[in-house]
Amino acid sequence: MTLSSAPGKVYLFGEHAVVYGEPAVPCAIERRARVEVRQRDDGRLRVNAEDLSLNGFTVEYGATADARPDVDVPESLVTAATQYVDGAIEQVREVTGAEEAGFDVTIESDIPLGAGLGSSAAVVVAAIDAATRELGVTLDRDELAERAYRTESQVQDGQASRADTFCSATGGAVRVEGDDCRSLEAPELPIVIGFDGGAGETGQLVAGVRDLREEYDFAAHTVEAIGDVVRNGEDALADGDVEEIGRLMDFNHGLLSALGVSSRSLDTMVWAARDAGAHGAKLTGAGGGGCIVALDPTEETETALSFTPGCEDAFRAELAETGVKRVE
Ligand SMILES: Nc1ncnc2c1ncn2[C@@H]1O[C@H](COP(=O)(O)OP(=O)(O)O)[C@@H](O)[C@H]1O
Ligand SMILES: C[C@@](O)(CCOP(=O)(O)O)CC(=O)O
Ligand SMILES: [Mg+2]
Repeated sequence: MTLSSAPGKVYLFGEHAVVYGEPAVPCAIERRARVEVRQRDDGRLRVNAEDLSLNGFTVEYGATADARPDVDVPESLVTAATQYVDGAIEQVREVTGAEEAGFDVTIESDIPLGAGLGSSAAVVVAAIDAATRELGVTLDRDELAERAYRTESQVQDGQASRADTFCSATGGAVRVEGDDCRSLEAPELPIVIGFDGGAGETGQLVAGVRDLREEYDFAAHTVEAIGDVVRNGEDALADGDVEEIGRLMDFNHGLLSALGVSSRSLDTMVWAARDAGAHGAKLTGAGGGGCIVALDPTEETETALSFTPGCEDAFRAELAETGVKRVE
């Protein structure tokens, strides 16, 4: 049996635009997905993912068609729920050359699904790391991040960045621009997260921005403007200027809103945080629903969010210094 864990993340700046080659700065947080893998002799894959509930059903499933969950929901929803784990195991078989390898995979995660905290990347990174090690192969961080990226890219129809997967594999704050991925020195940040209890589907939201960008020059310019915000944000991070970081986060949220990826509840939480005196607030990740990230060293934002209708959970997040952790 082999166990690995990997952290989720928030985007300080740059989600969506990073898919088109602009820089982004995500930051790993101490909320983890733990994936336990045991090799099987019969070549089959069985995945036990208790947190995997989507539109009210919970699935436990295996790799073959007959092992798909017997639930009364459209196949497309089941595929949406299971594709990241399936894709991770495909990468494991490819990179180890063990095409026939079978596994029992158990996933436990404290990262809400589809909420912009990078649950998919954490699950994929931890699953690839644990399953390769179970086969006696230890990937270095870069190879692990690359394989995890390929999984996300495949699921998101070829439209994914390396940001989530590199951040989850490496930990800390990172900067990603195209295939240039590096760790960043970041000041200690007073991160507060608000969660509306909902989710957005990353693939669909990314496709929406792609279409807008193709249709309107101003949408393409909006994506470029996000890149400018990120470059300013990097300077503010280097200076440790939390107020300026917050102001740029506000700006980044406005541009994401213009691209159609915010929602009423995300906007409501963003404004509740600002009204409470946060330095800044923005949605994190793909959007559509899920989480916002705010900066506030005081208790005010967390308290205000916990009384905001539509906010289901508000909590402080610590930076995760370590990315993937190899437990045994
Ligand atoms: N605990 C989990 N168990 C199994 N699969 C998971 C788990 N957490 C996330 N996933 C996979 O990741 C998908 C959500 O990823 P995504 O839409 O990118 O949102 P995010 O990465 O922001 O959480 C889920 O539909 C599922 O396929
Ligand atoms: C929208 C995007 O920039 C980030 C998606 O983050 P998440 O899966 O919603 O946590 C997509 C990507 O970078 O691949
Ligand atoms: Mg994701």
